Amino acid sequence: MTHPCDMLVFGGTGDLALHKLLPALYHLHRDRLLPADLRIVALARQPLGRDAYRALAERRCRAQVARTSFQAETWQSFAERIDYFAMDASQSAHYGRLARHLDNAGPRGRIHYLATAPSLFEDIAACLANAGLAGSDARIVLEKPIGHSLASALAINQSIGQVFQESQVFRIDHYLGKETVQNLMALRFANALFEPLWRAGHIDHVQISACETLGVENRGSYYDHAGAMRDMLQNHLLQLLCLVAMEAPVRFDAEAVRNEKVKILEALKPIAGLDVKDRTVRGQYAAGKIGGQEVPAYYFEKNVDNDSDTATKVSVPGYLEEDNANPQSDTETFVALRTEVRNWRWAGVPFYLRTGKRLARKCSEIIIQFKPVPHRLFQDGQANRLRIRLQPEESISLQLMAKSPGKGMHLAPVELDLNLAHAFRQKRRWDAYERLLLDVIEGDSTLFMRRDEVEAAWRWVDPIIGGWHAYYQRPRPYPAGSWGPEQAHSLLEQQGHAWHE
Ligand SMILES: NC(=O)C1=CN([C@@H]2O[C@H](COP(=O)(O)OP(=O)(O)OC[C@H]3O[C@@H](n4cnc5c(N)ncnc54)[C@H](OP(=O)(O)O)[C@@H]3O)[C@@H](O)[C@H]2O)C=CC1
Ligand SMILES: O=C1O[C@H](COP(=O)(O)O)[C@@H](O)[C@H](O)[C@H]1O
Repeated sequence: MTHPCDMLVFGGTGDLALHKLLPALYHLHRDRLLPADLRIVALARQPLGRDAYRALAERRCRAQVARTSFQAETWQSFAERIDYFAMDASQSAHYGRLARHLDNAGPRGRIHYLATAPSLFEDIAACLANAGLAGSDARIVLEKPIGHSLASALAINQSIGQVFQESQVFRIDHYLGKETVQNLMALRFANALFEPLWRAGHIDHVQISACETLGVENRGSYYDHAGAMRDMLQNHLLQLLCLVAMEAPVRFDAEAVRNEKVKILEALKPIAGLDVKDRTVRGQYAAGKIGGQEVPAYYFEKNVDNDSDTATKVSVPGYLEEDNANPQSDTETFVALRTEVRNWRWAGVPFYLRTGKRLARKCSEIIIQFKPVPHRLFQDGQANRLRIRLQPEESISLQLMAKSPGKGMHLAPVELDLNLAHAFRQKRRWDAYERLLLDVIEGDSTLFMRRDEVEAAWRWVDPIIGGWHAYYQRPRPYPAGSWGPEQAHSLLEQQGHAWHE
């Protein structure tokens, strides 16, 4: 940005803004990475004054930021940047007031961060244009999911495209901001070792999992219209799949990287009609007991009695019994599926994707399962496996076979471990939003989704959702704290595989 700049956070009182964006901005401010003149203007309908909003933001940031990182003095200087403006973002009449509120002598760059439901995106873009807030020095950040189907994504992209050039649009997928996800590109494209092996001839199958212990929390009204497919798989999991499967880009820049990702999305084997019965599993969590450490503190305050044992196991309600739930809902909170990338490199290799809420453990990881040795010399032996773990800890490990000490020739698997937190322990691990917000400020869209990528992802996802409507209406119940419906295991067992848990 060439001028002093405002970051307008639409949806400023929402979960995303308070839980992720403000803590990330706080860290960037603390590390002196924000432009000195950057103002943050939170917007929502709730009638709050600036001080009340600052107090709310402080409360939420204190809860979110590590105790050692939160310093009252730093917060004070950060809070100076924060302003709040109450408005209904769907009402064009309110934008004149907003423009007057923002007006400062001289030109200012604007970053419009739409942390709202996607149904507001088109109205907001049009209103910004009418109010003169969408000039060439403006950028717009769109949160995923972009729409809820191909048609709605096309409409959103079209409307946004009428106001902003593609280079001004940042479609965010926070998984791309995670260090290990970028490390996947480093692993593949900065090490000669893997390239000859990274193909159908050597890889048996790939698993990509994003398992959460959290339930729907207070996001029921959004989630019930989205479900796991639109909330996680259409964006985060497909982005991970692209990074595993794509060819090396000719340069590490926005266009080259995104060109390669689109080719993968276009090569995904379609799942449509009755295929959904064989190649997908939908689930919905029922009541159960879940390990405690990933469940947020407020959840314990609300739900846990004084029994010390409940510090590690809590009873949680099923999706249909959550506060304000629709008791008839057939929204899936779990999805697992099998697909293939139909190209020269990957033909015939199954890619298994899985995501769900209220599962046994929080764990996001990619498993590259290599084929066994071509001729078996030893009794015991397992094929090599590369595990790229995004959460809870960031690590990359390669399982190799080694001789177990002592008599005879007995083999045992050993892990060749690259613990990233340990390897770079002098460096603080950035949250994904810190990296991505800084990229927006600096105008680098390499880690953001291009319009055609989002559309290609919906083009593949829509027929699955269509198939569910026709043939697979009710998701299968699974107890909270489990690994999802039994059928998710059969999906792999049919092919002689098993989820890595
Ligand atoms: N929460 C998360 O961790 C993540 C969320 N996302 C995406 O971010 C978006 C927002 O999610 P989240 O923060 O959870 O949602 P919330 O429901 O918590 O927040 C929505 C925000 O939008 C505001 N809002 C709603 N309608 C209007 C309106 N007409 N005018 C102005 N403000 C409005 C609400 O405030 P008010 O009602 O006062 O107007 C509130 O601040 C969603 O698209 C979600 O998919 C993406 C990744 C992670
Ligand atoms: O985008 C989303 O992601 C979170 C999970 O993110 P993670 O970084 O904790 O893996 C998920 O809980 C939420 O439903 C979804 O909207």
